[in-house]
Amino acid sequence: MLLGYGLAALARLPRSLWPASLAAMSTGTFVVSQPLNYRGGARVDPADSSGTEKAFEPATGRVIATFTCSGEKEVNLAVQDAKAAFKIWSQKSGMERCRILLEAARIIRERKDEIATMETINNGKSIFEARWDIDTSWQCLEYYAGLAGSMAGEYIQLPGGSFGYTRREPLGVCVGIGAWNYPFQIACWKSAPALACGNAMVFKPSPFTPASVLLLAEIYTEAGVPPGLFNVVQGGAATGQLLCQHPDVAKVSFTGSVPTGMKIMEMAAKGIKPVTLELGGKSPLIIFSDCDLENVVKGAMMANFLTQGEVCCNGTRVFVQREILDEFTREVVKRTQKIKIGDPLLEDTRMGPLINRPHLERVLGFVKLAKEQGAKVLCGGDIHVPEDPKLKDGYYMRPCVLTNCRDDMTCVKEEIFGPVMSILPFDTEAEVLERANDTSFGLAAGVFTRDIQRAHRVVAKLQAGMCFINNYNVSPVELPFGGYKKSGFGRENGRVAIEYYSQLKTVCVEMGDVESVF
Ligand SMILES: NC(=O)c1ccc[n+]([C@@H]2O[C@H](COP(=O)([O-])OP(=O)(O)OC[C@H]3O[C@@H](n4cnc5c(N)ncnc54)[C@H](O)[C@@H]3O)[C@@H](O)[C@H]2O)c1
Ligand SMILES: O=CCc1c[nH]cn1
Repeated sequence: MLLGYGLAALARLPRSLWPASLAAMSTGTFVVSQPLNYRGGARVDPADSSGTEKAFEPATGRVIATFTCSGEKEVNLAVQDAKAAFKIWSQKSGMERCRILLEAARIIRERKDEIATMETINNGKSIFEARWDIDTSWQCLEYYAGLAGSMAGEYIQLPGGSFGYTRREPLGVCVGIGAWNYPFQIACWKSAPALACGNAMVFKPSPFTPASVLLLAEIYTEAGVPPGLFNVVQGGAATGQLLCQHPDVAKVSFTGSVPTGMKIMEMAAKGIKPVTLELGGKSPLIIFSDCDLENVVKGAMMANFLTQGEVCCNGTRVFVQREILDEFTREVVKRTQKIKIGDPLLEDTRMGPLINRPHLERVLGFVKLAKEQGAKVLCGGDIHVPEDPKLKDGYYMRPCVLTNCRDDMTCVKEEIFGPVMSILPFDTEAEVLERANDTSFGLAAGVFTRDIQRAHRVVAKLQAGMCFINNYNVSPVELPFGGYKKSGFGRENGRVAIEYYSQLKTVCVEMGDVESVF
């Protein structure tokens, strides 16, 4: 329920007919007035400060929150609260944790539109997409709730009636550090397996998107987790460092860029702490001439333009077999030009603004450099100014398709993290595989072909953690997600994530007498 209104019914009404309290969550009006830290089961003002940050509404360029970054005292308090809650939570049975996580999933489902609206206001992605993100969020909680009751060790028979067994135990206080592109979903993808395994969590969102994770914290409390089990501290690098270096933190799960990932790993190494690193990418999408062209064009758009291209696993190096290059390029440009850009809260908008002004300028800079290096802009790549005057200071650009690209160009080598697709022709399977793998990243890859043998042969040789055949950028929570090479290690989602939030204890039981050599 959102502020007492039946959301399912409300979502069917045009926003203009929503009650006044909900209209406050429309573009150009929403401000965050409550504290953005969460500790001991409630929103709190931080106990100290390591500076302040402003969060923006990318659609309008308006400030929606000015908040305090947490310093050492606040981080200590959050970790202490998490430690206390861990003592209670880790003693619960898997089935008890399952019931609470299922209840949290139910509340997220019920408040989906409110959460998606806040995500859209703070991140800029279209409301249509934000609702998908919230779906993969509650699904993640449901999935790990389902696993919580069946986490078990092994029984191993030994000689003479002796035996051993293993126990899968939680790690303790886990830290989650998130990126700004999927704020709510990232918090769920980290906290759901962590909590299912019996851990507590302190989560730090990106300072660009501080708001929506507070809804998750409140939902966990409402669902019945002990106070302090899931805490939120706000801030940037300095707060993140305090968390990573804290002696009572048992594990760090990080989503963000490769350079920050390296720093996280260094800090974790000093405390011998396990890390999960979900980092950036520059993924290849390989299109063979025997593909279904309609599906390929749809797949290439999904691989490049979701969330304004700000998606880690995007297939931005689009390798197209020469025979279909012209037809593919024509069709992809035609559809890219039709993408509706504008107010992300409108139901028919498919591309909102980028996250902030510096990032917009950075992405436009990549397009400029691509042109200087010889690429041809077939569409977009420039600022878009929506007609609605309230959007004039937003961070919009038109999605861009580049051709005449070469593998050595900056736009083909570096992660742009914006709506820029580079098309690269190829001739043979061996050639494209070598070129696709010629990168230090290894997050994702895709292949489109009707030849089933080729599809599996090619994905077996692709150096990427997440491969798609005849689709792209679908994220079922049942499937593990994570990178090869500099795109990171550890996995989120799927059964395997349990291994990254638990440790194995072996117990050896003697049923006879001790045989001693002394
Ligand atoms: N592989 C994935 O699942 C995945 C998902 C989303 C985003 N990403 C990647 O994230 C990047 C974009 O996100 P971003 O700009 O927020 O990344 P970023 O690395 O700048 O920041 C990520 C988080 O780390 C924090 N941080 C920054 N410096 C830190 C430090 N020294 N110590 C501790 N914490 C620190 C930030 O405050 C933020 O919360 C892209 O490279 C994208 O590919 C990866
Ligand atoms: O941005 C990359 C993909 C993703 C989505 N949620 C977490 N990771």
